[in-house]
Amino acid sequence: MAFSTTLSTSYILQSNLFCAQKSNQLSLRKSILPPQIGNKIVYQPLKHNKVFSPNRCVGKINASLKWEKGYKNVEVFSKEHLAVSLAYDVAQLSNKFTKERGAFTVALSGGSLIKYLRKLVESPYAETIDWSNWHVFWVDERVVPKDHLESNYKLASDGFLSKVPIPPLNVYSIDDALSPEGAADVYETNLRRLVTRNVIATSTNGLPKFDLMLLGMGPDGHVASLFPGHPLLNENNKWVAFLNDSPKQPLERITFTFPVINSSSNVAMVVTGAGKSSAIYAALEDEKKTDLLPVEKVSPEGELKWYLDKGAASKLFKE
Ligand SMILES: O=C(O)[C@H](O)[C@@H](O)[C@H](O)[C@H](O)COP(=O)(O)O
Repeated sequence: MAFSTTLSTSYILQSNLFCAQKSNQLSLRKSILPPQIGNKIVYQPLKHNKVFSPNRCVGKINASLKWEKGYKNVEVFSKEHLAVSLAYDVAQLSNKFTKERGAFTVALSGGSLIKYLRKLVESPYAETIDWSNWHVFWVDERVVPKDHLESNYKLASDGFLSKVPIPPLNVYSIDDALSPEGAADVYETNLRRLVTRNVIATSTNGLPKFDLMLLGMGPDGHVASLFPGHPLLNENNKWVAFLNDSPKQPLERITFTFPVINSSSNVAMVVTGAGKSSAIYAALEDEKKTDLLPVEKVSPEGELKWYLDKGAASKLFKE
């Protein structure tokens, strides 16, 4: 298990009083038995007791939602603690993969995610992470010039990449001179070259296996540029697809497809804001459905961890 805070056989609730002290976690854990009916595991909202009120959330709740495949690894934070915890976990993964493979491949999304990486550019991570081994990609990108306000590259560059010494050649932005189709083709060709050279690891079915994929989610449940009801949700051949008809501006984009997203070693879903609470509830409940939101199709070979704030998690709480 690569993420550091996976829990075992019970819900574990951690009071906000103790949120910042990782070393104290063990002694402060409190178990709540998971809901079980016979062998069938049913969804039940996260519980909390009077010690912790989500409305006063300034720390975090560690919780694992039990479902048929095991436990969902979910943490609920104040926004500040989300950034602290995300930086800690990313740094752990960076060390692990740098040691194991001599490279750390990270795929970024746009949106508020970049802001939640802010602690990584501060001490102690700024000076202790081996940035020379980082290889940075985009899960999705808007097909606009790299200096355009809508560019995910610009967002990441301004808020993160310009502040750490990742070699420029290890930052794989799209060719913004090309059409969406051309940009997607060239991006996929580059991924294939990097898989061949083992810069990017390979999954058992020959797909690129990113060490860490950092995903955000829109209120409609979209991830990457994979939107509800869009045909690209079912794209199983391409690694990188293009679209000219994004329901959200800008219309022209490229995006990793689900086979690539789901080949990852680690996926961090970073979701904040009450506007996302319904999609989060749908994603974390354990009901059988046929019409899945894009976020519900995120099911990596490796580890999936949810970083939520109290707004995004609000429909999971049960007073
Ligand atoms: O390309 C886009 O339209 C955005 O990048 C989008 O996919 C974003 O990542 C999510 O909507 C989450 O964004 P927030 O975290 O800012 O809500």
